[in-house]
Amino acid sequence: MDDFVLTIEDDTEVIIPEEESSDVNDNPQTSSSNNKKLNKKGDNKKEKKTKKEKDKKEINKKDVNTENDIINPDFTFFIDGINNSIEHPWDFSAARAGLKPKILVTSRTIDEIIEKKRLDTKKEKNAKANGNNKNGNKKVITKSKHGDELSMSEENDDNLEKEYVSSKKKKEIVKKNGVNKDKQTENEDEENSDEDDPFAFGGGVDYVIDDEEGISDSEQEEENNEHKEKQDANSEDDMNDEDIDEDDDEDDVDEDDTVSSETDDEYERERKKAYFADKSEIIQNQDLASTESFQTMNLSRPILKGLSHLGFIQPTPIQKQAIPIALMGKDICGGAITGSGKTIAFLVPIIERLLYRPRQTAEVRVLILAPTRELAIQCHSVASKLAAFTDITLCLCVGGLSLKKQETELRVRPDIVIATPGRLIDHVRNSVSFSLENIEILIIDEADRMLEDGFADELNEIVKHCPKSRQTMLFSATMTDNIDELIRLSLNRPVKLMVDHIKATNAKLIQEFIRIREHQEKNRELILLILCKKYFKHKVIIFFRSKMIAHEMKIIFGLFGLKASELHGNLSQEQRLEALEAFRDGKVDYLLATDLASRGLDIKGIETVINYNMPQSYDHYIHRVGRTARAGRNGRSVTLTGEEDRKLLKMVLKHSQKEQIKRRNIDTELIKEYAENLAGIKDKVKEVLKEEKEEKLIKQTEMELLKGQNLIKYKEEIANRPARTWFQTEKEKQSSKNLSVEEYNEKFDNAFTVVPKKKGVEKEKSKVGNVIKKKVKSGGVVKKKGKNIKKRK
Ligand SMILES: Nc1ncnc2c1ncn2[C@@H]1O[C@H](COP(=O)(O)OP(=O)(O)OP(=O)(O)O)[C@@H](O)[C@H]1O
Repeated sequence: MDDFVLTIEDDTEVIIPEEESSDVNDNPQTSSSNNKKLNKKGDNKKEKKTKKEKDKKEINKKDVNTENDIINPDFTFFIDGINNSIEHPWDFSAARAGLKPKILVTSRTIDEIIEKKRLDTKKEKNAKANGNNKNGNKKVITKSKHGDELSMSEENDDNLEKEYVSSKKKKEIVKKNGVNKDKQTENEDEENSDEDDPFAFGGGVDYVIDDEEGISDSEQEEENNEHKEKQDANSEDDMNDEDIDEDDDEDDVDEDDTVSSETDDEYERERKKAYFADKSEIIQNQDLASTESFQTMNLSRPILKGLSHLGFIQPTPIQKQAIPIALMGKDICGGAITGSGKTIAFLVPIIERLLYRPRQTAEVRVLILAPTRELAIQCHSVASKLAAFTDITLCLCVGGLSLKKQETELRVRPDIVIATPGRLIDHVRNSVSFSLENIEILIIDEADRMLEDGFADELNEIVKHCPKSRQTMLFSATMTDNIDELIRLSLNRPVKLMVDHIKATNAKLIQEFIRIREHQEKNRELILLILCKKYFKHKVIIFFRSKMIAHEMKIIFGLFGLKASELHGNLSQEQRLEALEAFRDGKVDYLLATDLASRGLDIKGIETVINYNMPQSYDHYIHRVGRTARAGRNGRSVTLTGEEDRKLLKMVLKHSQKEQIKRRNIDTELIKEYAENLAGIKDKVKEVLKEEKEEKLIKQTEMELLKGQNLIKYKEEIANRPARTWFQTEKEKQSSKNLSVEEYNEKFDNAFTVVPKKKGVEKEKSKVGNVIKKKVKSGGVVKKKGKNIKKRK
């Protein structure tokens, strides 16, 4: 009862001691509604309400003073509904527990290789630049930006060697024992500080300390006043038409790339009217409870307690709309801006309804699908916390985690399964006694992504196994209302809930753009380094188009003393979790990611999102920049915009408010200065890559050896295992994968080419996953619409 305080209206339940109350009223196992089938049409709600009213009358007679015994004196109200004291609403504990047993093969990590290279180079540089005296001592003078001497120290090569050894040891100890986080970060800070970093810009004998902090509006203003001359060269100001280009009349935003409902013709509007349920009618016909707070939403006590523990008091707009309608059992197509709480919007009604499930037989009744492992892990963690005071069981089924463990968990039929599509199908086909035939609620998170070609076949296969009578709910910040895309999910008169202006970005997000002219393309890396060294120093997520660039940039960052981790599909699941954890816990300042991390990830405190390249579509842009400015907080995105990105830029401007958009210029002098330093380390990057490759080779050989030994050791057991099956043949699997990759690349190539206004639209049935795709006839040229053609992540 510690953290749970009810409003006066709910005083009925306040005086009932926790154990008693949960036994008598709230514990679903003994509630009067026990043994009822999962209440699809919400009949139980009425019954429950009457009971609550009865209880309320009774309680008014009781002594109100008893409340004082229960109220937690430390409790605080969160006026905006957001409890910032909650560190992380989710964690990796379930995912960690599900990791496959580690095969012990010793090899150096990429971080160790980089660190060694960094210190080696430091040694070389010291030797060259300072002219070693007999003892190898050198003089290090630290200077402020304006040339004032700050400190002086002596250093020799032995110390550098020690530094490497001790930093390696420290990491080993941390790995083994786990160390006081603050202390460790402090040490790493020292290690990586620019003071003695040969790669620090302006390097050489005199090391310049960059005393500038992350950019804030007021700081920027001050700086602008002080350095008026520099303002033009390195500044942030409002964008104007010049940035988009006058000669772009032909380059009108392709209508099909924008929000479909904005461009619907009469026929399409009529179709939608017939397809979607009329929301106002549903709301009018139902006696909906007030949605001003969770307390007044007629939710069961264990859920209220779960919400309270997560620090949520007031529902967000999408929660206010979705929860009551979902509780009625209606199908939903829900869209609301990034970071607006869509996860809780579907989890609360699921858990509430599950409290009234029959308990004679355990069944998997709810399936939640997410497009990436990390998203499923996050959703599972939030769901576990929300359901912590209920008897509801959950299972996480994602690739990269132990299949065996998942099989064991599925055998007891958990109430909710949270999965990625591939692993789920594997279980449906190969795990004894697991099936989807009793699914009563299907949730598809990031539904527009899941409806794309990359997932088409898998999604069709899953939907085929779920009963038709289920309730289906789809959610995304870029939710589609295109009937041709939704139709294969066999929705039952879904209610369309588009809470915010469709495909809008958060109003608290400042969006900066840095124009990269054609001849400046080679400066992208430098500009990114300048941004990170001078302005954006903590909790920055940087998106790259490819894994390779992300990886190379991690090496460059490491050599420049910037603490970064990478997140993309080339890493093992353990490495992916470690990267996220390190970033979340502030052990590294930068997360270098591909679009794998662009959707749904909710990491508290991300201050800045940098797009190294403009993403491939406006939808991708929304999701990427949506990693910041979440849950009512401020945030900033910075996008490096090439000449070919004008079309997308125009779309961003169209969907944003003027005051959200800024232009940032980078001082050309600064670029020159950084260019020298970067040129100096290009060889080192190659060396690191080479060493990494060698390490990998050694590791691979060792693994092969171990595998061979195991094959001999467990020969019989392996031979007796039934072969796993897949719904596609190997050939089909490979060809749909190839097709996806081809189309993805094609999309990139075509994404920014100027296409004359479309003259007509014709539909055709695609061979890929039976998705209906549109082809646009434009002046005799047929352009394949790329909306659906993306690679599986
Ligand atoms: N009612 C609430 N009050 C306060 N904070 C909330 C509430 N609901 C959710 N949050 C917080 O808001 C943040 C964003 O929630 P969530 O991840 O569900 O957003 P989302 O809409 O799914 O975003 P995206 O579209 O990026 O996936 C989370 O940190 C969550 O803990």
